[in-house]
Amino acid sequence: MKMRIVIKIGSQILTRKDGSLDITQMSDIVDQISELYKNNIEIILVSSGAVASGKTEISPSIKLDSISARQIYSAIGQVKLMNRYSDLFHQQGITCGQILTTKEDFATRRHYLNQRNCMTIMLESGIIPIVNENDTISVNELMFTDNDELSGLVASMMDCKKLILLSNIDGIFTGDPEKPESQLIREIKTDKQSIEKYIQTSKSSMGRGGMKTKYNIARKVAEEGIEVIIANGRTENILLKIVKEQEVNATRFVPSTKTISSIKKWIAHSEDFTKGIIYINKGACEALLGDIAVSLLPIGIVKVTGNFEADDIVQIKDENGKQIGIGRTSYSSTMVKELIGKSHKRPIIHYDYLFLECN
Ligand SMILES: Nc1ncnc2c1ncn2[C@@H]1O[C@H](COP(=O)(O)OP(=O)(O)O)[C@@H](O)[C@H]1O
Ligand SMILES: N[C@@H](CCC(=O)OP(=O)(O)O)C(=O)O
Repeated sequence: MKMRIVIKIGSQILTRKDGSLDITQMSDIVDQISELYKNNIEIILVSSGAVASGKTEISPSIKLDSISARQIYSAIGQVKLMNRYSDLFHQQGITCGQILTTKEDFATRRHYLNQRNCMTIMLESGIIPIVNENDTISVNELMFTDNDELSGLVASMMDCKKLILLSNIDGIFTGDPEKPESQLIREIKTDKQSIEKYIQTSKSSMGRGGMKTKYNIARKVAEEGIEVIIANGRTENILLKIVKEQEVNATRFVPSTKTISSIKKWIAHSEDFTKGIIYINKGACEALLGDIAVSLLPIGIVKVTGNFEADDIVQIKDENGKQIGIGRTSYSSTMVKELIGKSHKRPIIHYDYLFLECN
């Protein structure tokens, strides 16, 4: 089986200081990806840069609010970005194709599988999918935090081996990267270390989510068994060095060795689409978080909030409000309320559709 990886490139790497596309840099990244492709590695590219490159193209005659500006810049910039990718890959004899997506397309299982099918068929046909958020229609609460979040969802959905996040910095530092005493953290074991305290709210001039989203998504994806590497896109031959496992300045998240089914992966990333909350008692928490795989039964439920239907995604919390997991419910909220505390009933959430925080 071919190795499959997702490479995410931030706006900062693709654009110059004035916001125009940095063609030399793009060409260098495309050359590296082409070499990996010719070595039988399947690549999905998640590329930012649409808004930044659209900004340099026009100066609107009317004053635009920030949403309209993002919509119009991305509409123009995405074309420029894809034209450039298409030309550069064409010079290498490789075809690439565009996939524009929104957060909502990850909300229903049907859309999720449609996207997965599209990317699978492109890879099987030797086409490199280039993914970006559809910034023209995704606004406010419907937006991804940034393309780091999107790339994590894609890596998880496509069962990738690695996720490489290329930014303008070598990785995560033990403090403000500008300060000389801050050191690069080379390896993070997500089950043993929390390094949240080191992350500043600062981000690069064109970046959207900053290091915080990179860290959050990298952690989650590594816990699903995918290796994540945060590295500097301007380091010479960075992609080739990472894939050949050569020594580079980067932060590597050690992947968990546990395996998680495809449906559980989807549920794990569905937190923003939950329709209600099921509160459970202490005994049920202990049973769910114990060593044996168990489903959530009505007897352990103490309270239900929200209105949901069968098959909707819901949060599971303990009586103090601490989140225990996420799952796909087999019953509507009305039915669950009727079943609260009852014994000898069928599971409300079957184990196969239950993602627990410790999974
Ligand atoms: N502890 C940290 N280590 C490294 N970078 C950090 C840290 N805390 C905050 N940052 C900031 O995160 C930025 C990278 O995130 P971002 O601007 O979103 O990049 P991109 O556009 O590549 O997605 C860095 O340029 C840096 O300013
Ligand atoms: N979808 C946006 C990218 C937003 C984003 O996440 O940017 P970045 O933090 O630079 O990866 C665009 O193409 O401009």
